[in-house]
Amino acid sequence: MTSDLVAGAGAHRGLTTAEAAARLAADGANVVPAAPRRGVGARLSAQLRDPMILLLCVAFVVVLLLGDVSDAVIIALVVVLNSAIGVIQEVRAENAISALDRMAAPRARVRRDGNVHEIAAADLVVNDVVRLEAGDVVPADLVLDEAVDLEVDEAAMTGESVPVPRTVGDVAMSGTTVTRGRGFGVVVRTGADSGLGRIAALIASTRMRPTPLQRRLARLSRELVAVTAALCLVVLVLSVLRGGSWVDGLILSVSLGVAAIPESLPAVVSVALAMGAYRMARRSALVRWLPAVETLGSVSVLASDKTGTVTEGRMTVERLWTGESDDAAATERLLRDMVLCNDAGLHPGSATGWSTIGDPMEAALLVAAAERGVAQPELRAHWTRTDETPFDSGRQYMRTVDRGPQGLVEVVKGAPEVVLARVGSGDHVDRAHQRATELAEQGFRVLAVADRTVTPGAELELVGLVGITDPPRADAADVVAACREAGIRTVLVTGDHPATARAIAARIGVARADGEVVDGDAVARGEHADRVESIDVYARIRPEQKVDIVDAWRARGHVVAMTGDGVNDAPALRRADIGVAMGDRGTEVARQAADLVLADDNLGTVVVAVGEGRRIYTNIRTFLRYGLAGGLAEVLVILMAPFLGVLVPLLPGQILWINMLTHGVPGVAFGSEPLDRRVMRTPSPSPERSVLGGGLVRQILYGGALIATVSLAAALAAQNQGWHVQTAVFLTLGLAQLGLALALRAPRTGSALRQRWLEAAVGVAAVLQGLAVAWAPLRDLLGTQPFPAAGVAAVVVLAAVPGVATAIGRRTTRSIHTEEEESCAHHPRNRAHS
Ligand SMILES: Nc1ncnc2c1ncn2[C@@H]1O[C@H](COP(=O)(O)OP(=O)(O)OP(=O)(O)O)[C@@H](O)[C@H]1O
Repeated sequence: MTSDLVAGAGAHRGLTTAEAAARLAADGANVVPAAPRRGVGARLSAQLRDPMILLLCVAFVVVLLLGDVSDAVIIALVVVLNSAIGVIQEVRAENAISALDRMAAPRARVRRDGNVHEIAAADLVVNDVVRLEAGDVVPADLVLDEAVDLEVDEAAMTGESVPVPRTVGDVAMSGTTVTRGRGFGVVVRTGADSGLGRIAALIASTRMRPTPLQRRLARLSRELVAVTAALCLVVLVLSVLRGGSWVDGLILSVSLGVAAIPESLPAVVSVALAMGAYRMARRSALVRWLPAVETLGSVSVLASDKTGTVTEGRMTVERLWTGESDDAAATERLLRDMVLCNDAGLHPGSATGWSTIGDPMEAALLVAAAERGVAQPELRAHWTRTDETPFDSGRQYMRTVDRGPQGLVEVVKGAPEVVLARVGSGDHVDRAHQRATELAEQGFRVLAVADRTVTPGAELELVGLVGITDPPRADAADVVAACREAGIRTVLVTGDHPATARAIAARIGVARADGEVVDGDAVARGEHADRVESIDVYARIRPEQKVDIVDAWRARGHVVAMTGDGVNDAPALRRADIGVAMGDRGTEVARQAADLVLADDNLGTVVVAVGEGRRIYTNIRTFLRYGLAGGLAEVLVILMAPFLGVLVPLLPGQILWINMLTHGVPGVAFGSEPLDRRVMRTPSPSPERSVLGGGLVRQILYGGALIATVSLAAALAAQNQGWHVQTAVFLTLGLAQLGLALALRAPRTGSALRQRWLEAAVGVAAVLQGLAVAWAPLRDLLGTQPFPAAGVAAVVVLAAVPGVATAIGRRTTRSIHTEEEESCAHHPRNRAHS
């Protein structure tokens, strides 16, 4: 049986499961219709509008008109391959994201068969009776049937962000949020007919907007196109000056341009982000907003709430205090008040004695009272609630008025400072203050309870204190330690008493010996802003103040992740760089305001997600290092070779072939490289910083110069030995880039085949590169010539040099972020860790 208080006493008893199923089959699911997906044709034409591909199409037409069929075939191959990779990657990315959407689907509490159950909001049907609580997003259009102090924020519908009271008979529109109170409503419209359905067009497709990193990379691509265009012009002029034809020069410079630019970059980035989000989801971290994937790696501060996040949220009443004398009547009164001023539900049944529904702390009060002989079901049979002020983190107390055998009784329970301030003064109250502090210092969460009989002139009297334990989670200390190792500072932000908060913070390793504890009043005076780095614990914080705490850290250049679960936490979750909500325990509002939802309610999952963020960021940078070094090498070879007496070191078709092999498949494989453990030692630089920062430019120049040098050395050797020079350069340039790809691999931890994408891609590309010289039809197409065995050996040795040199260089540096570590050490946000 569920108590009426929980199940609601409204006129509607709700549907039966069978009725709901029949209606669902007839009316369809309560979901907002999704925008139709783009067809393959539309996707292809979007790919073909890419400036680089357009340039290639122009080149294709030019060479075809000139009768250069073999180059035309290669250009066509490049276009087809690039577009196909682009379309496939886009579809994969979209699939990953819609899988995420399904996992993050909203839920609703509905009364069916007489009991309240939690179901997917999509399964709601007309006439269902839905229970609303502060923090819920209204899941369908409802007509209210019961409303206690209910307020709804309609900002999502009207843009007006002032909560409005709603009473019985009013409509609560789908998509609006409950900011206060509780109630029941009967569903009148679902899906496309509901309020949310009508504005669906507004919110559709917000997900696939480019992320900041994508936008920055797009800018980088444009800059590269400009630089390359200038270089192409130089090559064109040089080749004409040397007596070549305009047409040959044009084809050469266009091919060079295509080669110098990593066209697969957009595909690598979107796949890395979307697959990263998908991979995180499989490990219980749901990313609700794609840019969060790239910001996650840079998180440097984790502001965690306490109850249920670093503690188990499994509460037990262990201390009851009613004064110095242990008076049975006083205890009985305290127990009665704990049950009356309570919204949780208790029913006998489970093997352990009682099963409960509702807020864990209130449930703990019910269990404690029942164990001492005051069971809710019996008490409720004699008492009826006539008025109430629901609990609210801002007020920090709850008040009820009930009519029963002892008349009309008002009970107030809440934070001791708040309740004791309302009961006047005296010895008893002084002792209560003292006792409350002692209990808090021992790590108890303390509640004070006061009551009065509602008669004229009767004042509230202190009844007693309740000490509740909520043990730290077994892995909380490990999570804090893992964060510290990854360069992330953890601080505790809680609504609880400073002494309780400090005791828990000390147990899980958040509080340092010299760390400070500040309370909400100090934050209100702005005292935290100047010494934010020295504060470990923020206690008695009202949810609105979490925004100020986030701002203070961000003003210092930190990237802040903040956890939250309540309705009032939404602004702070939005303000933090990464808002983190708990999938199970959090309110729907918090979940929807968050960037990251932890499906397993486990704070440790944040560390997993941070690792994934860093992996993605590292992979994108590694791809840039690889792709840009290769492009640079090609440009250098074309520009420098004439000075060594080799006028045309590569034919246009050969450049395009190398480009296709090196950038295409191995390039995309870089996106799924595993995590290099070394990046878990320090946060990735803020996403605001250039992706090419931290020494990457130097590494690209070095790699490009090395590959160009060995390719030119191969040209000289071939000239000496009488081998075909273009074939020697072609083989060396291609193989050297593939060698570099292998050298830039992340260290493998296992031998799983799934981890071998990059090696497989490099292997296939190397075989194709060999075939381009060994197989006559390809030779005809590309203008290469058979190559002697000695030549092949020499080329392989030369081509191995850049890869081997890079691998040795990487092994001898402490970390792949060495340069970043050095430059970041001076950054204010990293001083905290050093
Ligand atoms: N249901 C309740 N009824 C009365 N008082 C409550 C209730 N829940 C909490 N309190 C009091 O209000 C204080 C603040 O609670 P709040 O829920 O804002 O934060 P918290 O859950 O203690 O911490 P955290 O922010 O880490 O989750 C508590 O310390 C307690 O004294």
